[in-house]
Amino acid sequence: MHRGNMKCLVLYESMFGHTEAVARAVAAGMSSALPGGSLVEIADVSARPLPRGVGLLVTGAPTHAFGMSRPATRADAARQGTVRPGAVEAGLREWLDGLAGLDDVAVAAFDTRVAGALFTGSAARKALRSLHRLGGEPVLAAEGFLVSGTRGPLVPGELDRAREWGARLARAASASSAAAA
Ligand SMILES: Cc1cc2nc3c(=O)[nH]c(=O)nc-3n(C[C@H](O)[C@H](O)[C@H](O)COP(=O)(O)O)c2cc1C
Repeated sequence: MHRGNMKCLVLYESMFGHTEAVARAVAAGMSSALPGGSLVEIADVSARPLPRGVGLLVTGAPTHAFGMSRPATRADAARQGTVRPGAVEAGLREWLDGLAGLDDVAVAAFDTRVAGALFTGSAARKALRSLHRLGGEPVLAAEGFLVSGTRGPLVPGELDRAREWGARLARAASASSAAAA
């Protein structure tokens, strides 16, 4: 496989906007570290099916009930505060369920979760498992970014950490494509 000039997609789900903010920081970090000619797109999980030609797919989602959201947990979020338009209707779990396969696609996943909780669970670990099962090749371990409560805000420093993670991810994906080329 060759991923010299990679087409990348950061696909996110977000109720209150924090996972979206992390997704934008991850995408910025990726853009800063990818070879020229690469393309980093960012899309909401409600937007569309997987576009053709994506070499690196990164998913981001809020952790709900220790894993990926379900319609009931998204409805619960909407009862707790103002959520983004369309957020209740579409989730990463359903988006992944609709995917046919991911052969020859590098994959990674991040989530947001609550800081300081004894046991948070991880939407990203579950998502990465699904991505792998679909044939994707994980580039890095699942990563979590912290919010200080259900409705946020993000813990200070997490957007910087997200940018760094995005850059690390891009370097790892480029290196694995170079090794495979
Ligand atoms: C119904 C519901 C269930 C949640 N369950 C968990 C959980 O199991 N573990 C956790 O760390 N955070 C949990 N949270 C907090 C979310 O992770 C937090 O709202 C999210 O990271 C905020 O990101 P967003 O603004 O992109 O939605 C839950 C939130 C809601 C609304």
